[in-house]
Amino acid sequence: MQNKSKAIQDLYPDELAHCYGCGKNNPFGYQLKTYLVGDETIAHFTPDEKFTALPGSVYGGLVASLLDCHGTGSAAAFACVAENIDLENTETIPVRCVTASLKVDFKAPTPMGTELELIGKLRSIEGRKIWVDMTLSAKGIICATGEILAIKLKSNV
Ligand SMILES: CCCCCCCCCCCCCC(=O)SCCNC(=O)CCNC(=O)[C@H](O)C(C)(C)COP(=O)(O)OP(=O)(O)OC[C@H]1O[C@@H](n2cnc3c(N)ncnc32)[C@H](O)[C@@H]1OP(=O)(O)O
Repeated sequence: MQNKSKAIQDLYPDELAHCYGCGKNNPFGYQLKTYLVGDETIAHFTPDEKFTALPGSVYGGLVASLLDCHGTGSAAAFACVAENIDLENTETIPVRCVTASLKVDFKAPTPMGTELELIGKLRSIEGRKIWVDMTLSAKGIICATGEILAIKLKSNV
């Protein structure tokens, strides 16, 4: 595997790092971590039984929220690449994205207790708008796909 970046969410400034899904400063949340690997992004999460839909499968809200947070993290990573920001040699990034639109297609039941893998690919960047295509897989089977339009905040304050 190619070298991974630092986790994008660990590079958000402290005041923007409280998101329930991915904020490093939210001890109650999932603390999802998105890494840039080559020209893709990757994140992992293993759901436990509190996220049950039917016994043995994960409820769709968790799937959507993982895609949401991996999507904004991926958008920030791709924006940094486009702006020549070196993710390995910085403590914070001046890029923070929020979700304007998220589409999720549920392709197969998402199994409980199995490590889920999220992959993000840049579709396009147009000004502050960043589109990312994603998959969420378990043991190599795609359980959901996602498309996000993330908007780069005008400033981080
Ligand atoms: C959460 C917001 C607070 C921010 C601070 C906390 C940061 C940390 C938060 C951590 C969160 C973690 C992650 C989460 O969970 S984020 C939580 C869920 N997301 C939100 O709550 C975001 C709510 N929405 C907004 O705040 C604003 O609408 C944003 C910031 C998104 C844009 O408003 P802004 O005034 O900045 O820009 P603009 O209105 O000129 O739009 C810009 C361009 O985008 C286009 N466009 C917009 N929407 C759509 C759409 N649905 N489909 C297609 N296109 C859309 C628009 O036409 C325009 O295009 P163009 O005319 O330039 O071509």
